[in-house]
Amino acid sequence: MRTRVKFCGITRREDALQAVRLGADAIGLVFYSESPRAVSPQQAYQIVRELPPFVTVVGLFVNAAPGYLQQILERVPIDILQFHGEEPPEDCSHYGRAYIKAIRMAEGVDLPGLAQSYGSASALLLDTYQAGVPGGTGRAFDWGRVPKSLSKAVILAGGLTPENIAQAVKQVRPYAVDVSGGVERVKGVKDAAKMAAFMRGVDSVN
Ligand SMILES: O=C(O)c1ccccc1N[C@@H]1O[C@H](COP(=O)(O)O)[C@@H](O)[C@H]1O
Repeated sequence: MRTRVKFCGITRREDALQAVRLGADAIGLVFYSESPRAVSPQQAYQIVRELPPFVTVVGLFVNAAPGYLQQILERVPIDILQFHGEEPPEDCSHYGRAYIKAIRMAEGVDLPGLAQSYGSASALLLDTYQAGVPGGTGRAFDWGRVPKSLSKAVILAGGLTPENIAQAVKQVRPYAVDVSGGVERVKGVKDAAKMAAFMRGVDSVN
């Protein structure tokens, strides 16, 4: 099966359109005010309005208040929620939407147990652990720690770049990969050449 690609941290409509032209499966919008990639609901709407079909729009949240998250859902056409904080399973499924749960790969993390606990998740997104940082670290973790089989689809994230993506896909064989910092020119602004090189890296393994 082909490895799906999500470009996350999109803050400009032209970057979303470039992702689509390159054949990305999903784009991610960050609704977390402390991120340099955060977008407002208005900005998010402008980015995704009239995107062609069959491109999944993912909304990323970190311990968001339910009222705030609900407001976003009313204003922005989001297909899947991505929870990057300490949200328990019942909070993730509260919205009646498909969701991805991000797991930070701290020492001793119990992936089979988490796959059970987050049984209602569409996938687990595995990201690098860095104390005090919920995600978007730009750092990779040891891919050898990803189990060969898990009861949930795996989305590999954390420090992926055009340079390491082929090796990552070869080694982990994830359902999908998710990249933000590795394809940026500056924080929040994607680099079209890096995005294209990233896609080529994935395709070289598929
Ligand atoms: O991108 C952010 O600023 C961010 C903030 C808070 C939580 C998650 C965030 N990003 C997500 O982290 C992973 C890995 O990002 P990177 O490729 O290492 O930069 C990815 O899912 C981002 O969308």
